[in-house]
Amino acid sequence: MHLNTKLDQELTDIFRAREMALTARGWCAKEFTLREPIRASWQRSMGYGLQPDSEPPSSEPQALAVDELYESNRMLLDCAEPALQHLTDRLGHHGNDSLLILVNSQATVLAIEGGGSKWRELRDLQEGACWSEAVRGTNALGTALVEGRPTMIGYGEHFLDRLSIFSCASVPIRDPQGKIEGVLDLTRLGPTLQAQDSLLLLDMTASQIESRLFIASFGQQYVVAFHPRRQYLDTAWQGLLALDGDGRILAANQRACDFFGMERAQMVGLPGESLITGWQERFEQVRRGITGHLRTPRGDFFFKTLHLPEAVSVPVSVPSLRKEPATPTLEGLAGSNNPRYLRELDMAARGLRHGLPILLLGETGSGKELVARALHKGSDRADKPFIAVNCAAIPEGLIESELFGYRDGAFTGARRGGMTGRLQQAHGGTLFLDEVGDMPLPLQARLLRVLQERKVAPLGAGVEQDLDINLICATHRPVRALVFEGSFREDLYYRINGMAVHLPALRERKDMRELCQTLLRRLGAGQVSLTDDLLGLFERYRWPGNIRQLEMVLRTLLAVRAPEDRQLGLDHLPSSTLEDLLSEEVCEQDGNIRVREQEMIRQALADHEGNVSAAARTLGISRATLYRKLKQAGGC
Ligand SMILES: Nc1ncnc2c1ncn2[C@@H]1O[C@H](COP(=O)(O)OP(=O)(O)OP(=O)(O)O)[C@@H](O)[C@H]1O
Repeated sequence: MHLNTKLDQELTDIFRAREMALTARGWCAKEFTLREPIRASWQRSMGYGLQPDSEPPSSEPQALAVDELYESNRMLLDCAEPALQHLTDRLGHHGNDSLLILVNSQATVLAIEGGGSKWRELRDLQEGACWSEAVRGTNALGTALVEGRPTMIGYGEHFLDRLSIFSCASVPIRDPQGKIEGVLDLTRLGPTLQAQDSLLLLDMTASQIESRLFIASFGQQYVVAFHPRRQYLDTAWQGLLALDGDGRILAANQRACDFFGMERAQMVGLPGESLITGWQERFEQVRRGITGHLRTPRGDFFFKTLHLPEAVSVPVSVPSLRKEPATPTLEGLAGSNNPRYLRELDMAARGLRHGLPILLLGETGSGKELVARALHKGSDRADKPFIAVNCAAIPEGLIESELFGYRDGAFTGARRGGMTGRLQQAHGGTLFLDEVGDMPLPLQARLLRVLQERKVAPLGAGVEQDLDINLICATHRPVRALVFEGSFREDLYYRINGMAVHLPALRERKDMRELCQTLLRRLGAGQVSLTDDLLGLFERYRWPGNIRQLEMVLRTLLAVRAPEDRQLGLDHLPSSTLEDLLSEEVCEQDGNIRVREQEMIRQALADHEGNVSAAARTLGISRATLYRKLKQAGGC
């Protein structure tokens, strides 16, 4: 190794001293040399002003409340939970000697699994602690985030003395666009001879989490898995593609890029036919959710449709789904027992007729899109196009071309003949921007200009065209708060908010019986009714997925009943659905038990200084359940 600076010498001296101290403890790694990536990371650590004997920070830089942290990383945690559980089970009796840690892209600890009580004494090991290099020096989590690749930090290689007794391996978890979403780490006490095995195990677990993230990110699109060998479908080695309704590639995982020998940026935006022979026929199979065979210039693959857009992912046996039900009227949507809501909808309809932009605010599944369609239908543009764009479902790189369209040859991979943007498609009619709160900031600026000037120019085209649209936007996010924190432009907020309508959550509505009857009719089962027991259960449940979730439950009930059953009751509920419904009944139910439960939770958290994993263990429930109970306590 070439030493040419004073700093190099200093680092080597620290390492030698560390080596002697660790050897004196009776643990000595086989080969003690300061590897190059470790030296670089130590240099960065010193650059942050850390010293080997630095203490843990007195307060974490990202001191978010745990439930807030959980909420803002919900998708990653939900997708990681089963894989983490599986890996913890696999580690089995080694669980006390090792620790699994999941951090988000800011290196903030989201979950810790395994480890005995001795590990807990370390203040560093808590949910909410930050493991960036800047805070804790060289470590597998923070260093993997800097280097963007799997990382091993051996015994003695951490920069901080108090962490040098650990050996760690970590693997980044990437989102469908290839951005690092988090890092998974396996930490062991003392030197380990199985570092490569740890990396392999983590790599497989990270791939499983990435697959779940991929599917969860494209809930409104088609997701297809493929592999040259059939038995590798549904494994960590599968290639994944997300496709829009025209069969265009919206996202590809790393393995899909490897199979096609292309960069992700080259693949995204390509029509399926540019990669796959006989694409139209294959895409028809994808749409029908069939497993099949793909022929490509890079070889043949087996494929399996993993996910269909929600509107079509329904059991074929439910009769009503053969054709799209008609859009209900505003009266039908509000229901007869919600007069205030109906008044608000009426006002919005009048506003829209006068060209006012309408902003629909409501939880996911509360009916925002259906209300937007009904408002359009009630307007003087009813016979003109209604164009819906889900700003959260389109990858950031595609949303601009999706909205504004492009001219032939505007960029590499552009479709021949160009593409008409959604804004132009809506000309003369209504544009519905769903999840507008998720629109990236640069695009907000462009949209603002379009709304001010009422003109649009496709990418690559110099000439602007007039744009005459009614605008309805919707979001489940608190836009005002987004404006306040700077992620949503204030001027755009006023542009889209001519009038705001708050859609009630299902648990706030007073028309459960009527709504169920409407949904059953829409599902082609108008002659079927619900027992009072079942209705009572529905009325007590919190319905986090609102009407969409209720619709799914009704579909399940219809699918499992015998054809002659005209009344649906508790007996028709599959046990897993019943468990879900019982687990989240609203808090008026069994008030005393709930209060007692909350007391026990508070006590357990206090006993463990806020460490949720430890409190969950004491209470004998999973961490996810504890979070849910904490959320319920806050929400009720
Ligand atoms: N009042 C209603 N009567 C009958 N069905 C409804 C009603 N409101 C919503 N639905 C149904 O519930 C489901 C979810 O509705 P919709 O997609 O409009 O919700 P959303 O708020 O836009 O959801 P997201 O925020 O996830 O986009 C749809 O299948 C819709 O048909």
